[in-house]
Amino acid sequence: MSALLTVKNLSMRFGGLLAVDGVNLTVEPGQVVSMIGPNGAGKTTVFNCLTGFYKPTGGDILLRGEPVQGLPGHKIAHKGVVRTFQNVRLFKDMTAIENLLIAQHRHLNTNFLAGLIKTPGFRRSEREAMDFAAQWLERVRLTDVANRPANTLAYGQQRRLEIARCMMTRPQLLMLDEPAAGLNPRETDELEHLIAELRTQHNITVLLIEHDMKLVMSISDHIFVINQGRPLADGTPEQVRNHPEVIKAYLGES
Ligand SMILES: Nc1ncnc2c1ncn2[C@@H]1O[C@H](COP(=O)(O)OP(=O)(O)OP(=O)(O)O)[C@@H](O)[C@H]1O
Repeated sequence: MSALLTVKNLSMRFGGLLAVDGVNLTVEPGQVVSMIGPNGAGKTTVFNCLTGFYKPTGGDILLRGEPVQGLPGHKIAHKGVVRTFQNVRLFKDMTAIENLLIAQHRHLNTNFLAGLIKTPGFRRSEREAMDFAAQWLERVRLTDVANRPANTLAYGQQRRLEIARCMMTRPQLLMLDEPAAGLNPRETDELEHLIAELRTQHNITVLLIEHDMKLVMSISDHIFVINQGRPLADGTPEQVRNHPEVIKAYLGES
């Protein structure tokens, strides 16, 4: 079975700072894989390289074996890679359902004339978009707030709406950057269930950056640890938890 994502020897330099230096990652289809490391380790920079926000200084990024390093973000997104950001980025004045409808724009029949005279094909594609959005609102347990503006939702609800919005593009790889940041313990549990459902019921592959170790340890199939831009360790949660270098990096032991 070929990996969904393979990252080899990735590096990213900002002037004199080598923020990412020789990072490797492998993500198999259907896995939940986490990238952890202390603040400033280079995790978000790796995400930015993977999604075409940055052009990496060196290394290879392969999506199902096809090189994608250096491609612009929209091309990588078209290949089925979507992400969330550390800070929530919804259309705040739009309702929850509108946020999901607008995310389907690329999949809709947006022919101007078809829209003007509302052809049967246009109506059908509108109805399908609404059904798909409603399905995902239900899956992330937001049906009851479908018509509320996004900025009036609780923070945990906004996080789940962002994940639903990612699903509108039917991604192969969902990348979540610190999805549990700012969530209370109950919201974090809901997030954990949601990620588990994405994998088991919807066959979604997830690459996660997260500082909440309880979440990371319980949900991940494999964990990559980076420290100061360099790979430090990788393995199962059990292997990583007991790795002396990881303990040292996190606890600052000598
Ligand atoms: N656009 C940029 N220009 C210059 N330096 C940058 C840029 N982006 C990130 N860096 C630097 O690269 C290093 C890695 O930052 P990055 O945000 O990737 O770390 P991180 O592991 O995601 O940290 P955190 O867990 O705190 O979010 C930091 O020293 C940061 O200041």
